[in-house]
Amino acid sequence: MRAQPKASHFINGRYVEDTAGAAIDCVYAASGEVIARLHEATDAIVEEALAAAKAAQPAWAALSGTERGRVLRRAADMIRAENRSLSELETMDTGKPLQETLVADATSGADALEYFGGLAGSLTGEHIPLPGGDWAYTIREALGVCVGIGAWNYPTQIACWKASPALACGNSMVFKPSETTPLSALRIAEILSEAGLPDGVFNVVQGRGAVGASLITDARVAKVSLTGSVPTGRKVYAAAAEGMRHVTMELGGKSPMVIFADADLDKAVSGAILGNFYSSGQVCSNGTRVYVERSVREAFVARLVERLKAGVVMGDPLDEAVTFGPMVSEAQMEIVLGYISQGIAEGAVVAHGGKRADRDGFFVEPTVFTGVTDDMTIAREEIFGPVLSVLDFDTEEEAIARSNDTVFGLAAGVFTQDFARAHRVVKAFEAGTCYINHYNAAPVEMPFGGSKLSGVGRENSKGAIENYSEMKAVYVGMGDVEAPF
Ligand SMILES: NC(=O)c1ccc[n+]([C@@H]2O[C@H](COP(=O)([O-])OP(=O)(O)OC[C@H]3O[C@@H](n4cnc5c(N)ncnc54)[C@H](O)[C@@H]3O)[C@@H](O)[C@H]2O)c1
Ligand SMILES: O=CCc1c[nH]cn1
Repeated sequence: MRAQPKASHFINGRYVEDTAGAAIDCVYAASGEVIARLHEATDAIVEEALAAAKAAQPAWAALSGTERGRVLRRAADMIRAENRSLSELETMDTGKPLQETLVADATSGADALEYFGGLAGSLTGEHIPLPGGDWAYTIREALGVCVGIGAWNYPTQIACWKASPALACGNSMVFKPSETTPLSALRIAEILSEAGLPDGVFNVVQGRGAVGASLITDARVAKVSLTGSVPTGRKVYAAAAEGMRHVTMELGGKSPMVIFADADLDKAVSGAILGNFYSSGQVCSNGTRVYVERSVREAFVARLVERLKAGVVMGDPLDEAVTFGPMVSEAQMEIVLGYISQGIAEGAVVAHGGKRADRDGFFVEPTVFTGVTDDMTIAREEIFGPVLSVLDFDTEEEAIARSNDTVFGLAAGVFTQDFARAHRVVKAFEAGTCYINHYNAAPVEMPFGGSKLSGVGRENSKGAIENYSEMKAVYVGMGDVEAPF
């Protein structure tokens, strides 16, 4: 199988190569086969991308919002028309089942382009009346050159979630995908270009952390948006702060899901599956600490295990009958297996799965632990794999306090038929993205992001516009100018 792109980088409206950059092998996670070889951006490539973005941005910002939005909406239509081939590419890039990528990746990217394309024409400042006939107005201005840096779990979605609000506001972008999944962002750049995006407005460069670091500190860069882990977020935020750059940080989590005894148990099991095993558990907002009210814990675990036994079909993720794919890489598989061993060593009980699957590729069985306590490593650290921990609780106050006892604050969910309780519980959650009787949906209309160590700023929704533009305020004096002397 081959998925070799035309070249490693996309700059100024065309593919660009520089083989002097270190090799990046793209590995199909279901087989271990190398399907493409790309090269890290050299200093010359980074310079070319930043220069292109800097040169292209003023003319792009000078278009009307309606004109910018038209390009984004055309790109959204093209992505939808090409959904199957983009989904196959995403599956090859990540190992996620085609059944999943067909509905959740390119389509989510298209949603973002369509939504922010639609908003672009409505972005304005405001008129502010002041005493004595004076007045003020505000001008919403683009920030300039933005840098986007992506994680490997949703490469297409991440590229589009960052590009769409940035470009709608009149910014340009240099995007660096994760070195583990370098392929899909290139095709998104090409589609944007074919949709009429002026050359240089959206550029893609490949590379590992050092390339990302070199982008952030460049004087031409006004904003950095990272999707990644908390340790990387700390470094990127600190580097951006040196130049007082704007940031959006979409980082990791260890989110709770609270299931009360009165919940519809089948819905709660579905929520737990969506919140732990979709994308083989490689979703930032996963609700991996599943607090179940003691009286229904056994019934919940029994139904969950039954659903996993009946529904998990492992195999080649390009086969649409497959529902469960491999970890993105051998390294990630080893990290997840390490956490499973640690869970067992610390006394948790494997109710389902618990080991590497007996097949080629980087597959880990969907794993359910019971008997988990809050102090265990598997209940405290982000695993980023298909490992669900069941914890018992007795009271609402206890469930809330234990849910919040974490440094993370990305997401949280509650399952109950008592809506007064549901709203009370989400009000008390220390998390940026909350769910009632659902889990992990991420529609573009809803803000997405974390509090505490899980991040800064929000993606999606009208709110993202605030993260990609700034207000210039203008005071207009209409009468005498009174001065003290
Ligand atoms: N909150 C969200 O929306 C969200 C979404 C997806 C993934 N994530 C998080 O991402 C993590 C998994 O992804 P990952 O392993 O790719 O994360 P990572 O932090 O290892 O890497 C993320 C990106 O940062 C780059 N990078 C690494 N060091 C850098 C540096 N010093 N300067 C600039 N860039 C640097 C990497 O090359 C990569 O492109 C998990 O923690 C997950 O929760 C968060
Ligand atoms: O990985 C995090 C982003 C996300 C959550 N649900 C869908 N995408």
